[in-house]
Amino acid sequence: MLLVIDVGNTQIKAAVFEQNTLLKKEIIAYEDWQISLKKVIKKFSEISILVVASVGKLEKNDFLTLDSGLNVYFVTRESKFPFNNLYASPSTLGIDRMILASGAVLQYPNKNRIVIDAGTCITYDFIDSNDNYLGGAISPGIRLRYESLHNYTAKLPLLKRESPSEVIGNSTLQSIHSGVINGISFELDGFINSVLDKNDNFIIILTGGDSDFLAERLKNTIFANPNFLLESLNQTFQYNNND
Ligand SMILES: Nc1ncnc2c1ncn2[C@@H]1O[C@H](COP(=O)(O)OP(=O)(O)O)[C@@H](O)[C@H]1O
Ligand SMILES: CC(C)(COP(=O)(O)O)[C@@H](O)C(=O)NCCC(=O)O
Ligand SMILES: [K+]
Repeated sequence: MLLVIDVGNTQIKAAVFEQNTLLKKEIIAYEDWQISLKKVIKKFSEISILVVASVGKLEKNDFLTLDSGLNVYFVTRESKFPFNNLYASPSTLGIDRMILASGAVLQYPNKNRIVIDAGTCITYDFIDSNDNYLGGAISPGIRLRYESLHNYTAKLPLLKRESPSEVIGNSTLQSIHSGVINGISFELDGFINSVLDKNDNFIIILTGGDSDFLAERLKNTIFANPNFLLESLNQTFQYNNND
């Protein structure tokens, strides 16, 4: 049994896996990450290893000093990945994006894949049917957009994500919701369509903290799976250790 941990820029996601079955998922705030993880470890006494990937504020050492008595497998760029990395700056590619690409290749063989992770940032990753990782795009996520509008203006309030009633917002609040949410929906459809125009045999996977919220708003057919990064982390670990 594994405890798989994804350290993002907003929050930490953890899942207990028995082989490929996800038994329990927790979304954990940075403030109480140690207490929360220790609780999960205590509850699932068969956990034998922590599998961790981080683009956020925690490093391998933080998990070694967690004092859980468990081994820590920290996924890095030196781990083995099932794709050819054609990114021009591979040493700066986010480990979360590499793990998503890995999961897409292992779960969906012989397809062109787009993985979209709507978290703090929205990342787009493209892996072709020959398993070449080509790159993609990075843009601000939902919360980041609401916060930037508030933080960099004098008059705009900080709002929580909400579906806009119309494209044409008839008030300040509706204009902000339309700008953020319709803006992201158009961006997603635009990005997907521009790649679909040039390739066929496609799978599109949408994940991240905002994936369920966004999935209903898209015109394209996609697989929304909020657990895709955790599942991919589990698979990347198996891929590195099963032969
Ligand atoms: N309780 C919450 N706290 C913070 N963000 C949340 C919460 N619930 C949903 N979200 C949304 O999830 C996004 C963060 O998603 P997540 O995939 O966890 O990010 P990251 O992996 O970058 O930490 C935010 O943009 C926000 O809109
Ligand atoms: C783009 C990211 C900040 C996304 O982080 P997240 O939204 O998942 O917290 C992360 O993948 C990262 O730090 N990437 C490095 C730059 C790159 O991938 O090219
Ligand atoms: K992301």
